[in-house]
Amino acid sequence: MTDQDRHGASAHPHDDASAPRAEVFRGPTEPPEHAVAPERHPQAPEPGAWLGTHYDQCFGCGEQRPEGLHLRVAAGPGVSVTAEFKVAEAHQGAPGLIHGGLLSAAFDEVMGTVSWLLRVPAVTGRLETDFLKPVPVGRIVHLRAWCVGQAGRKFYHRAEARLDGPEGLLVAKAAALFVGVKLEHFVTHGRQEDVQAVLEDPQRYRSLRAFDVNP
Ligand SMILES: CCCCCCCC/C=C\CCCCCCCC(=O)SCCNC(=O)CCNC(=O)[C@H](O)C(C)(C)COP(=O)(O)OP(=O)(O)OC[C@H]1O[C@@H](n2cnc3c(N)ncnc32)[C@H](O)[C@@H]1OP(=O)(O)O
Repeated sequence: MTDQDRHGASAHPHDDASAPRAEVFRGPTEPPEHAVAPERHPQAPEPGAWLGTHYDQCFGCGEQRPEGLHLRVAAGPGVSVTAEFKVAEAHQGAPGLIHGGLLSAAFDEVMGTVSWLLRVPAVTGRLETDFLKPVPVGRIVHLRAWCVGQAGRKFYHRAEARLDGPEGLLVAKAAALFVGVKLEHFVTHGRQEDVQAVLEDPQRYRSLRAFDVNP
């Protein structure tokens, strides 16, 4: 498929397809040439350690969200994590199949958790998902996410989802750009009653300990 097929003939009116390109197009989730290998933080949890939920109200991993994904994430080798969740009734799109947006949410959560090994608070800037196979309700989705490069505040992540276990059928793949932020990002932008609740009881937000913050 050419760029023209992908975007339509009028998407790039000044683009002359026959002209030689000065440089190869690199999409936003592709690490640039100057990206460096990500560094696992020396105090990152050991491979195999459960990372636990980072916030009890989180849709991805929170224990207090009955309809949530309840992802259980473990540190992996290098800058990688693994996770699993069971596709529940509440996760349906088509009858008996997972909603695609929720699979993207699972990728968002698991790639977001990679930040805990880097010890840099980061938020999703861009998230891309390739849906390869339908995912039925009741099955276990096994996820793996890892960082492929860093360029300043930008972190380039990849992830894959397989059915029932790490060697199972590959059902989806994802790529993302995460952007490192200061903790003020959350304090400033979050609904104030929720931010206050966390500041008054930091046990509810475990990353406060991970990121060595004393609010
Ligand atoms: C309460 C007490 C304290 C609590 C403590 C909490 C610690 C928690 C730690 C971790 C929590 C993790 C939670 C996990 C949940 C899963 C992850 C999510 O779902 S996160 C939610 C979804 N994402 C957002 O809501 C982001 C919304 N967007 C933004 O806030 C901004 O756009 C942000 C921060 C992403 C960037 O804004 P800028 O002003 O800081 O920086 P600019 O200059 O715009 O971007 C920096 C670089 O990134 C590129 N960039 C940004 N967005 C891009 C995009 N969409 N595509 C391509 N490039 C992009 C830019 O081009 C720029 O690149 P160049 O430095 O110039 O090379």
